[in-house]
Amino acid sequence: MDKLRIVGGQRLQGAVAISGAKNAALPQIAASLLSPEPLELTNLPAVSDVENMLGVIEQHGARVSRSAHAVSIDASAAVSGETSYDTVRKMRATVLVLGPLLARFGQAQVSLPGGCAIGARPVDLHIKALSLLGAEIGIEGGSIVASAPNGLAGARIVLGSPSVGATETAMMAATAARGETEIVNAAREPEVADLAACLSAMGANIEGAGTHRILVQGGTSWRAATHHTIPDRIEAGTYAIAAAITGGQLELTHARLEHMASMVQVLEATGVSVWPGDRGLIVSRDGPLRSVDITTEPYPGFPTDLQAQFMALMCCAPGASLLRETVFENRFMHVPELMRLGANITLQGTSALVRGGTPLRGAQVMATDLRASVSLVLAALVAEGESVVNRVYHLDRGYESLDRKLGMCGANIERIR
Ligand SMILES: CC(=O)N[C@H]1[C@@H](OP(=O)(O)OP(=O)(O)OC[C@H]2O[C@@H](n3ccc(=O)[nH]c3=O)[C@H](O)[C@@H]2O)O[C@H](CO)[C@@H](O)[C@@H]1O
Ligand SMILES: C=C(OP(=O)(O)O)C(=O)O
Repeated sequence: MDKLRIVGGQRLQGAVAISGAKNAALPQIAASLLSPEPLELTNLPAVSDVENMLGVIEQHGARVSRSAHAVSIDASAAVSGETSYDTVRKMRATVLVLGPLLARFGQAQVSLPGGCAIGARPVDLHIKALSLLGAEIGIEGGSIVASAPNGLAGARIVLGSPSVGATETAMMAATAARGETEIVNAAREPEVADLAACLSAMGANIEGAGTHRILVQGGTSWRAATHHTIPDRIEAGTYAIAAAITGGQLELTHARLEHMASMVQVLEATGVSVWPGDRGLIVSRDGPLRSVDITTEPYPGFPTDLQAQFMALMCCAPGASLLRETVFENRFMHVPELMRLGANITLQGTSALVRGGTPLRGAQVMATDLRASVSLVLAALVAEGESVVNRVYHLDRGYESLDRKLGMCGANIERIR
């Protein structure tokens, strides 16, 4: 299993090319199963989650031609079949094939994803959305089994909470249903809007994606399409924090300010400067860090996918900061590992109180999920001496060439194979 060895203390300086967004790419790959016409996706990140998702659609009979950061998908000969436990277990986002398979083939069977290191993560809202569209749907032998022999029919779907995945499931299925679907209390994340842009390029008729209310006219006539995936706002936020934590300056090429408003506002409150450049965003800190409280929220609020990284930053800010996690019930697995590096953090239910400003010291650490792992890398960048971050496969799920990108900006980081 690969590890990262990091010697802290280097101020980062240079440019980092922000890759395409993992969380936009995954539903777009799933969406390719809706259409018999070819779909070309460009600006895909080279991360293992994307490779796994391509493997899933290949298992369903899609033909995939890969080139650097792009794929051509031909799902004309795709079949429904069963998406196995082994596949879903590795990556929860696999559940996103349920809607497209059901909508196109009138039946689908996908193993229940179950919980993971950050929470229980039920899929009841995905199931509810599909049953409102007319599917017969239930759980049999650990799998979601869905059928709609006469096709799906447009409906009004009110989501109890604005789930990103359930909004994407509902939107994809609705493109192939008869008539109009209204999704109320929809997630507003840029990745939802980018999925709508991809589906629209494929021939779908969707309005309102990126707002609370999405309207989908079904009965799509599919056509060949090309779609360029948006840049990864979470990767960009992570490198912004890398600049901030090391007191450096990074140019985040391709990063889009309009997707990052809440995190930029919070970073500015900590004493970090962020401004648009010709090629993206520039992030810099040369004064002291200030402690700031945050609460994670659905977009446009502060993203849960940056909470762990922000916690690493607050470990270095003198004073106390309170981090409230409201999206996932168990997303603090990085806390004991940050404490191994010398951080002073007290967990209080769904909040973490960080008392920052005391120096971190290098240690062996291990993480249980993607963002927890990268928070340890960030802390190690400023810890005195050497740290070793174990279980790098978590990082490889969602960060393209993290060690290379950080190394090019001056970090002392090495992958041990
Ligand atoms: C591949 C992908 O895009 N992953 C992102 C997506 O995950 P994902 O789509 O799984 O996140 P959701 O927005 O669905 O989940 C938000 C909350 O709703 C709950 N919930 C969700 C669905 C459901 O049927 N029932 C239910 O109770 C979840 O357990 C969680 O507590 O959005 C999350 C919230 O921004 C991010 O952290 C993930 O990185
Ligand atoms: C939680 C994440 O991903 P997933 O929903 O695929 O587990 C993430 O990207 O931080």
